Amino acid sequence: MTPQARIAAAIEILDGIGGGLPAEQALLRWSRRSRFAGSGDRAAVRDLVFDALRCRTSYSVWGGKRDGRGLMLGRLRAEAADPAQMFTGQGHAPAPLSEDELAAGSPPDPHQQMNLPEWLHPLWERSLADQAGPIARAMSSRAPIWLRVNTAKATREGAIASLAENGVEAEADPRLPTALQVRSGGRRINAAAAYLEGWVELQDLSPQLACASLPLRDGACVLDYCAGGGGKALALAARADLSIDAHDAEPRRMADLPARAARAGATIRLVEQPQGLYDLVVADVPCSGSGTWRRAPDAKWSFDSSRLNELTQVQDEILATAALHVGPGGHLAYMTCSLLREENDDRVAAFLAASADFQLIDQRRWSPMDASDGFFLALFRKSDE
Ligand SMILES: C[S@@+](CC[C@H](N)C(=O)[O-])C[C@H]1O[C@@H](n2cnc3c(N)ncnc32)[C@H](O)[C@@H]1O
Repeated sequence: MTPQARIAAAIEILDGIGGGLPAEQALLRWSRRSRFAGSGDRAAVRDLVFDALRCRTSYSVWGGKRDGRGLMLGRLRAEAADPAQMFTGQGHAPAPLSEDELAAGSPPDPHQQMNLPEWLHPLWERSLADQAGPIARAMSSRAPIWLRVNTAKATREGAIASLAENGVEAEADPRLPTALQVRSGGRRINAAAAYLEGWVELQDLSPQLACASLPLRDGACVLDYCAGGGGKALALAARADLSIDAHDAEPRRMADLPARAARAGATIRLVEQPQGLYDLVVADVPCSGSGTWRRAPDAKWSFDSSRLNELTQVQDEILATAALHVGPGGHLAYMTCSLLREENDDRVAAFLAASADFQLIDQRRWSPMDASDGFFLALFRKSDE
């Protein structure tokens, strides 16, 4: 496909999303009826669509309207490219720009460059204060890919060399001995020997830093209370010789965990109803995902305040229930991939107000300014009696 045809495809897909289709579904529908498109074309069209969703406000201001044409026009203007070269009407290119389109559009102001839904601005600013603008702008670009070296199976140098043999260039990061940032070849990771052999796992730097900071000793009993695909349980399993139980209110979400654990050489037991007490309980709760919206940008636009209220209630309930499984002197780790105070500090305060036997011993937040995705950890210790 020509660059012009890719833009025309992105316009069509963005109009589908604007009409209410989830982004992945709109991409899939286009893919199915575009057999002519090669893998490079599909990847390029996907990048255009995701980029436009991340920057929806600023591109629509540049382009003068919010539909697919406006967004693609805005993207070209934002990059100081000449839109007339793309909107040619020739072959599969989008139709030439109208007089109105040529006249409309202006540079976005700093508020618009944050690319957030309007209702969310006050919450974002309350949460991030003077970092609100820089973090929002940093999250308007594509997220980097991070890998976690499974030190139970490989060294960092061994993993880097093996990935390189399969065309994945990854670089060690000084902030954490397990963290590798992928510089090129990201689309080859799933077929790379280092991945298939369980030497590396896909995991963003911020949750890696959170998991690395948790108190663990050999022989400890750990419960991953909201295990899902098991990212946190696997990161902990690589750190010490642990007895790990994984639980999820929707057990089907743990379907991939046995295969991932086998690949990593870890033993993780799936439990429907956790029994007894643990040294560490991890509650990686459902959240807005606001710290990861650059990876799933349509979630940013479909999120609303009623969903936020639902989530904060669920978060309080999970914290209260997960706390029942913490033994005397044990720890409870509350995690979200959100940057919103409503889901982080406010939930910590609510939990502490209702739980006299727990003390907050650590609280951290990561963002693209100091790590990668937005991520939050609060670590509580239960009293000894
Ligand atoms: C953020 S995801 C977990 C991601 C996972 N820990 C990982 O690292 O891949 C949150 C999980 O919490 C689960 N969940 C929702 N409500 C729950 C509840 N009341 N009790 C336990 N798990 C719950 C969801 O099914 C979902 O899998």
